[in-house]
Parts: sequence; C-alpha cells; structure tokens
Amino acid sequence: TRSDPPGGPAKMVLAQLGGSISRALAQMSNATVIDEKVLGECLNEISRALLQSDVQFKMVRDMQTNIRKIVNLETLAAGTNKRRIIQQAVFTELCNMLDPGKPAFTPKKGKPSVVMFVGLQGSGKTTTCTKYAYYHQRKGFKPSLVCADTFRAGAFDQLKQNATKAKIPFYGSYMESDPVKIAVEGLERFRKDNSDLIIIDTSGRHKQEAALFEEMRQVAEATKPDLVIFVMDGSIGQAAFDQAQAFKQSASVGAVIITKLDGHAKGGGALSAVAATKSPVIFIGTGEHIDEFEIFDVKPFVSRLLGMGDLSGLMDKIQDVMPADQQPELLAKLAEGTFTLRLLYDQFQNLLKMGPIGQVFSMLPGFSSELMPKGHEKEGQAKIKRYMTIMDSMTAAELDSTNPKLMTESRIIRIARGSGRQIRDVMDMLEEYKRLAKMWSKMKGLKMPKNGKMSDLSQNLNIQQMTKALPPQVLKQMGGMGGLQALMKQMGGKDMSKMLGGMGLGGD
Ligand SMILES: Nc1nc2c(ncn2[C@@H]2O[C@H](COP(=O)(O)OP(=O)(O)OP(=O)(O)O)[C@@H](O)[C@H]2O)c(=O)[nH]1
Repeated sequence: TRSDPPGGPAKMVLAQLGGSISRALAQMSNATVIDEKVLGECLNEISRALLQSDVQFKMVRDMQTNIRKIVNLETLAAGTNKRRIIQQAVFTELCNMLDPGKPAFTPKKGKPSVVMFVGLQGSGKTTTCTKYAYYHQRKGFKPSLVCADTFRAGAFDQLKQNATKAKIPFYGSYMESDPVKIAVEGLERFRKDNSDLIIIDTSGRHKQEAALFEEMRQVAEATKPDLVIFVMDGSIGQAAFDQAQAFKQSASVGAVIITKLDGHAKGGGALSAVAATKSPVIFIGTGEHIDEFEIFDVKPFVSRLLGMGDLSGLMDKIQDVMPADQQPELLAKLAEGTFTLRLLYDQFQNLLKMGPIGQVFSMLPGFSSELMPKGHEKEGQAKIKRYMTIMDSMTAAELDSTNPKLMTESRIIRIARGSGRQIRDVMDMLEEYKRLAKMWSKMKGLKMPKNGKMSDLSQNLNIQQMTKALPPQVLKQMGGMGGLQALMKQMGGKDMSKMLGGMGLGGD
C-alpha cells in the first residue's frame, strides 16, 4: 500500500532533490551541538525532500527508522564525529534504496541470451532497445533487434531506422499482426545467425491495461527471455511505483532502465521503481541520441545526488575525450603550476567534447547539476565558445604566458575588436582564467601518475592538496581536515575515488 505525499504531484527535479538533502545536512552541520532535536529536524527535512520527489511514503519512513537505528546519539562515544556518521547513514540508506541486493542478469559474449523490453508507450522503449544493442555491440557482442510491437503503426519503421543507422541486424514485419509469431520468427532467425544478444521490443500502450499485459505474457512465454527489462520514463513522477509494480506482477522484470534523466526528471521515480520491482536500475537514458546512455552505478549516482561529486567518473570522462598523448603534458604543466590561457583553451575544447555541461558539472565535488540547470546549459556552452573565439584573436605569446601584465588595455581593445566581442567579454574571460589559474596553482607539486594518465591522478592527490581543492562547504560537510584524514585512514590509502564513492561520502 502506498500513501500519496502531501502536496499532490511534485515538480521536483532530480538535482533539486540532491540539493535539498545536501542543504539539510549542511544546516545540521552548522548547529553547534547535534542532539535529538537537530537530528530529528534534519531527518524530517530529508524526508520531505524525498516525498516531494515522488518517493513512496513507506520507503521514506523505513529510511528514517533505519537511520535512527544506525545513529544512536547517546551511545556514540565522545569525540566521534556525529555529523559524519549521520551523513554516512544517509548516504548508505539512499544507496540501499537503490540497491535491491541482487545484481541483474548480464549477457555474456558468445553465449546466446534473449532480452525482452517492456514498458508503456512513449517511455522510450524502442529508443532504449537500440541504445542497449549499440552499447553491447561496442563491447564486442553480436546483438540483434526484433520488433514485436504490432500495436503502434510506426514502431517497426522506427526500430528499422535506428538499427540500420547503428548497423545492427533487425527483424520485423509490416503485415503480421501477431507479436508472438514475429518474436518467435525473429528469435529463430537470429539464433541461426549466431547472435549472442537477441533483443525483443514489445508493444506499449498508453495505459496499463489487461491487453498489454496479456500480450507481454504471451511473448515472454514463447521466447523465454533471460532478462526482462522494464523501461520507465524518469519524469512520470507519482505514478512510478504503481506502474513499475504493475509490470512486475505481469512479467518477471529483472532490471530497470530509467529514461529521460536529461530533462526535468524526478529522482524519486528511480527509487520507487527499484522498490516496486526489486530489480536494479542498470542503465539510464540521458538524451535522444544513441550514445546518450549510461551504466547506472548506485554509489557515484548518490554521491552526485548529494552534490558530493564523482571524481572517478569525471577522470574517466576526461580520459575518454582527451587524446591520450595530451594527458601527460597537461599533468606536467599542472604540476609546474603553470596554467596558461592555451591550457585553458585546450580544456575548453575537451569540455565541449564531453557532452552536456550539467552532466560534467555534477561530477565535480561541491557542484550539483542544480548549478547548471538545463536551460542554462546552452548558455554555458555558448560562453565557452565565446571565450574560445576571443582566445583565437590572441597572440601565441599571450596564450603561452602566465604574466597578466601582457594584457594591457590596448591589447584588450585589440582582442575585443579582432574577435568581434565586447571589451567586457574579454575582461570576463580573463577573470575566469585568473580564477581557474588560482585554483589550479594549489595543485602545484602534484605527484604525477607514472603512466601520465589522467584517470590515475586521483591516486596521487594528497590530503593537503585535496583540502585546498575542495570547496570549503564540502570540506565542512566531510568533517573538516580531521574528518577527511580519519576517512582516508579508514580507507587505508589515498584513493580519492574510492573515498568519494564510499563516504557519505564514505564507504566500505
Ligand atoms: N530526452 C530524452 N528523450 C528520450 C530518451 N529516450 C527516449 N527518448 C525520446 O522519447 C520519445 C519516445 O521514445 P520511443 O522509443 O519512441 O518510445 P516507445 O516507448 O518505444 O514507444 P512505443 O514504441 O510506442 O511503445 C522519442 O522521442 C525518443 O527520442 C532519453 O533518454 N532522453
């Protein structure tokens, strides 16, 4: 049974949920003494945020109870960091909500698997089938797509188009109206072709109705899928739990994919879907494009949700877009503490390649994607491009210098004219550069990873550098320098990625 959160359908986006929880924790951190009352207020604040994000009432209540169980203020030894323990409890509970405890079936290369997709019409099912196929194709699988959606007229064409673009074999029919027949024929065909991942797209309906579930059951019975994936639109809000549960009751759903998490999606839906299906979220869709598809990992997700960043994810992303041969050079320059405009230019170029800025942003500790709302992403992107145009009008000496005196008034006027921008814009760009140069100068003396790879940098960050690089409010949340140190000791090393992933940032 479920009760509706007060206030009717919430309009809270994922990032706002994270923001509210972080604020509740920060507020608590500001209190001089943490007693029953402060803890109670903090937990109520967090519960309110979850309810407003469409998380089921019972789940929120359980979470409260669990945190209370972990955090016993009276028995905590004197001197232990209560804040950190509470934070860690919140982190752990959110992770538990998203982790049903058993992993989903994962297809193995070379071993034939059948995966069936179910979900309502418009959830993004067809798009997600192709994304899933494409993802595995890139991993070396031989995927194939079967369109058993005979309900929506355009479904086969859509799948065909997507599949053709991604060069993935597909099967379907314009004439046949029996989805079971198509599914079975497709299966036979692709088994013969030695496809090791046969993906079956089934019909959706506008509403959860008997006919849809009956069709689903029949297709499943005829094809005996190894895995049934339930696709849910991340923005459906209140209806998430019921919808997910209805599908779970009619098909043996084993995994969930949440789509449209790029827009104004409500975070609670993901939590509710996991609870209702007792199945893990395995991927999320973050755009209409075939590669806007991400593996879903609970800890980094919650870390990001709480505004704690996901540095390992960020490093991976940088690794992905930055040409490998540029990495050692960049690291060496950072170690020297010379952050030139040219370096910034290169970074901008990489940043633009990384995709939606909000997404990159949310991986930085202390930032949440709330800081770069969807509507402002284009602005952010435009700003970077504007800055790059300005830099294009600079001389090589200017780009390679770290001496701000080179930028005289007359040069600034020339650069503005040369790039067709306002003087104000040039000044803004230089301000931004100075701000970043200052930030990076704190990284001076950084020990370089032996292989020169960016993704291994995190291993070498030491505590002083970290405390300097982290925004003050984040450091405070972590329990200050002392908390950070204790934490690193607890982790038994200096692996920052582990630390951020695990600590409530903390972990196991
Ligand atoms: N922004 C965004 N749009 C998405 C995402 N996934 C799918 N879409 C869009 O959602 C719309 C519906 O997707 P479809 O794949 O056609 O929906 P469907 O659930 O297969 O619909 P039926 O085949 O009728 O059941 C399309 O316009 C997709 O481009 C996503 O992750 N982000």
